[in-house]
Amino acid sequence: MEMKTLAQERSKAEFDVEAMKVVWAGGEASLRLNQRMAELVANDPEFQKDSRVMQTRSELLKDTFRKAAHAWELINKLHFTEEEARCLRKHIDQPSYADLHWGVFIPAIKGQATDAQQKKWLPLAYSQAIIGCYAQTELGHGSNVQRLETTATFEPSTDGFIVNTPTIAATKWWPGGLGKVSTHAIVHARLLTNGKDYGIHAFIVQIRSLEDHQPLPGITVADIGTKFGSRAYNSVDNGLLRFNNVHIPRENMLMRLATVTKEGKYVHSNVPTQLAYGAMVNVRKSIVMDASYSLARAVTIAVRYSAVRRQFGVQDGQPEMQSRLFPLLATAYAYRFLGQWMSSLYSDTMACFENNDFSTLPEVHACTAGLKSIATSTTADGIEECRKLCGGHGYLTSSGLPDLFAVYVPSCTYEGDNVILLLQVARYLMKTLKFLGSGKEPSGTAAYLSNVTELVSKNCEVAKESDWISPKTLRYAFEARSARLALKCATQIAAASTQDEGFSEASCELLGASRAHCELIIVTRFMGALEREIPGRGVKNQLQILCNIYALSLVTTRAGDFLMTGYLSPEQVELAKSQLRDLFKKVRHNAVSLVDAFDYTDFYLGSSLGRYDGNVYESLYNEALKDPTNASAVTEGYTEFIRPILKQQLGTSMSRL
Ligand SMILES: CCCCCCCCCCCCCCCC(=O)SCCNC(=O)CCNC(=O)[C@H](O)C(C)(C)COP(=O)(O)OP(=O)(O)OC[C@H]1O[C@@H](n2cnc3c(N)ncnc32)[C@H](O)[C@@H]1OP(=O)(O)O
Repeated sequence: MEMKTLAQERSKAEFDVEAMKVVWAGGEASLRLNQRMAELVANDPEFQKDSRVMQTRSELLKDTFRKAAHAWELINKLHFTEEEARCLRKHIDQPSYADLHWGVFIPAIKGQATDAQQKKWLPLAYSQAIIGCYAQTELGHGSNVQRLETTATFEPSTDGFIVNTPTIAATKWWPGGLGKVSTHAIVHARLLTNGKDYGIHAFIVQIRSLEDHQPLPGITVADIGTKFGSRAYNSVDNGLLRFNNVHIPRENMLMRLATVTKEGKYVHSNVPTQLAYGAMVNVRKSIVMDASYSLARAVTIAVRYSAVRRQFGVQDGQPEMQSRLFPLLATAYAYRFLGQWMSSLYSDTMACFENNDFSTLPEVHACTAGLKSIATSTTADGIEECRKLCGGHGYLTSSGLPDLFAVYVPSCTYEGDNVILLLQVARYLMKTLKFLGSGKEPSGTAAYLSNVTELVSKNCEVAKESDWISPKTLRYAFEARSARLALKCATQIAAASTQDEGFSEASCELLGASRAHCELIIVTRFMGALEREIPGRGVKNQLQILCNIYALSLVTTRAGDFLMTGYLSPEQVELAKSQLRDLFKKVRHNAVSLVDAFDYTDFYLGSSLGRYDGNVYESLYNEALKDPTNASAVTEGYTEFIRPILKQQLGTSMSRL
């Protein structure tokens, strides 16, 4: 029954699913690569995931190390490119130290080491003759990088630095890959030379022996313990690290931004100091690029299950698909296009850096910080919403949703707490407004602010429902909301006694303005992606529907912003709502095919509810029976703890109370 339902839903699709798969994957080659890796992982017994359910933390870690080693063997044997290797790791679907080695350690060396240093360290890192992590965060300071306490004091007599952990709060805490695996760490420490503190700089420190993996003298290193969820990020060895006056050679300071000479003189290079934060820009970019995958995974499960469940019986032959799903489906698509754009923005910026042009750094920082914040918060909430949309069954591990949530949710706090990051966007917006008219015109994603005078004075002209589905109308509405909120904050800050005080007092409003700015970017990137030719029957049309759903669901959920800034009237919000209802009707019978286009295999999804064939109930039933507690009909502990109660043989009985 259930299986027939999904097939029926698929037959209603008004677009070419295969062509949509290509769009989602970002091209034919990416699609094939994904499919190749998905198949390779699913067919390799070494990558099976079933046993994870009952593993202890130590077993899970060992299982992860085994998989990472097996993956590395394959990567070498099959001569995989970096892209192929990254895709393979994604499909293994078990976070590991390798993500940090390849995703953070190596990019940080590339971004912050001089050419000579890169020549030394990169071959070692690429061959995994050393394994590295990024040790920035401390027990007492994560968000405030400038307040980190670890010190690196230059010692001219040994031509090196003495790295030290002065307090308990200065213990490095959280770095993934540090606890059990890394041999080297990029350590962020205060550079002290000639009695002066030059602030936070990066150093490569060897922490474990390359012979027997023992911590080197003066190093204390360990895992920080079990984290949220039963598996999730517990497969990563997040660690703690302390230094007791550890000596490192002077050349181990990453010297692209600044050097210390043999004599202990501190010399700035010609690159901006903000580039010290470059590794974070890179990781945030990757996080934005990945958000759509996790949301799409949850949405696939919820849509397929909604299509097969028949709780209240069939109504008009329609599945019980709740409208709440459609904005989430649209958001997954929106984030995919956002990710594709983010990737090209980042590549363009890197190309500029190669030519010593750092002018785009502030914008790329604001974009990566703000979009990381919005995309991860929305995705984490979206996964939880999908769980609820699956009713009680979503709470079962076999639904795949609890684990997906547990592994995703730390992204709201790692790589920059989401609130702190939005405040960085706010700084950028306030600065942009401040310099308006000074000849420094805003560009890129902030270009609309040069039109602020009109945006704050001209109200929306929507008069009927269908007026809402014009890209121009939608774009202008989001620009007006963002510009009005930002200007209000700027006015509030200008009235305060000091700028810092004003900024702090307006923090709540600033968060709203930053959110509005980021959502404008997402809406316009989605629209921008649809300006080109998109091949495939009905594909563009479906994407246009999704784009309108994404934008209009934001107009209605953020109606407060639009109404309070005076841009929209309550009637116009009502028109948006009814237009949205029409769009939901259009997407409903395409929803199953739209999630099929994400092209997730059953192996990767790992969900009884999200199975491609819709055989949900049998799968849930079989998964329950596989649980080790069901190995025998009479449970362990019966004789000691249950039988004595039933037989009235326990020392205390109700009659004696
Ligand atoms: C298949 C698998 C693939 C996997 C592939 C990916 C890996 C997937 C695994 C991920 C796993 C997670 C990995 C987690 C790893 C951690 O969690 S690492 C630790 C993360 N920690 C953080 O993010 C710390 C957050 N804090 C900060 O970034 C800074 O402290 C703050 C909040 C920006 C404040 O900085 P500040 O210097 O004290 O103050 P502020 O005046 O705001 O900034 C100074 C200037 O720098 C600028 N600035 C600040 N930040 C930046 C920046 N990043 N860039 C450029 N400029 C910046 C500001 O705009 C400002 O500029 P001006 O206005 O002066 O021109």
